[in-house]
Amino acid sequence: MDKPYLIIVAGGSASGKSTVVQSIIKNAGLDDVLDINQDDYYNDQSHMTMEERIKVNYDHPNALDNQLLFQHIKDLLAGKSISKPTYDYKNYTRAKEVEIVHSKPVIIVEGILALTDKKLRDLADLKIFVESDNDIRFIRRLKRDMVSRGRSLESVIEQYLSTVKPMHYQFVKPTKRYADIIIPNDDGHSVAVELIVGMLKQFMEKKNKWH
Ligand SMILES: Nc1ncnc2c1ncn2[C@@H]1O[C@H](COP(=O)(O)OP(=O)(O)O)[C@@H](O)[C@H]1O
Ligand SMILES: Nc1ccn([C@@H]2O[C@H](COP(=O)(O)O)[C@@H](O)[C@H]2O)c(=O)n1
Repeated sequence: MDKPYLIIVAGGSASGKSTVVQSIIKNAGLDDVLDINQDDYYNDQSHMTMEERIKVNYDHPNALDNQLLFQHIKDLLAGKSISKPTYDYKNYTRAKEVEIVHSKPVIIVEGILALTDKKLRDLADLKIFVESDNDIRFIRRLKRDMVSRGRSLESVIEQYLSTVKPMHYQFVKPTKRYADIIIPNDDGHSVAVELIVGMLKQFMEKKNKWH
């Protein structure tokens, strides 16, 4: 197998990373895309009490097992399969299940801090930063966290002000400078997605010609 094409997608919480990635996959019409969410690589905290877990700063790079993510991406790029951890937001720790994931010709890694680690960044063929206005991100996050991540209104507000917002300025936003493409996503993102899909199709066509 040729080396897979690696895309890294970073951007603030609820900027629309997953939405943009799903849009790329759907519009490219490719089955051969693997989507890895950096959130699955949050540290295992099963040894901690719930009270301790809630206090953790999840927007700091140390909250993630970046070593494991890097190793897994290297393995996938070498055509190997991995045992990927999965994450349980409601319990603030890794879930018990691991997922056996096989390499694919296109691999996408998405996460707020996906462009932080230089070693991982250097493996990428294309680096994308999704950007949305802070107020819009906060509203999207509030709705999402209450509906899908089992959070209360008060906890989302408290976490946003104490860690999410300051860490965004300290660690997330500065990685925008590493991006090849910045996608504004306050409203739509269709033109940017079309461009990226065009690049992916070219890559897949070249790959098919070689075989
Ligand atoms: N362009 C958009 N317009 C309206 N809602 C959006 C848009 N992009 C994302 N959203 C919504 O915002 C929320 C967070 O988006 P998501 O893609 O999960 O963000 P991220 O992966 O960056 O955390 C989701 O409910 C999603 O449907
Ligand atoms: N136990 C956890 C783990 C992470 N978070 C938050 O998730 C955000 C990253 O995910 P996005 O889909 O929003 O990119 C990050 O900002 C963490 O604060 C959490 O709340 N609880």
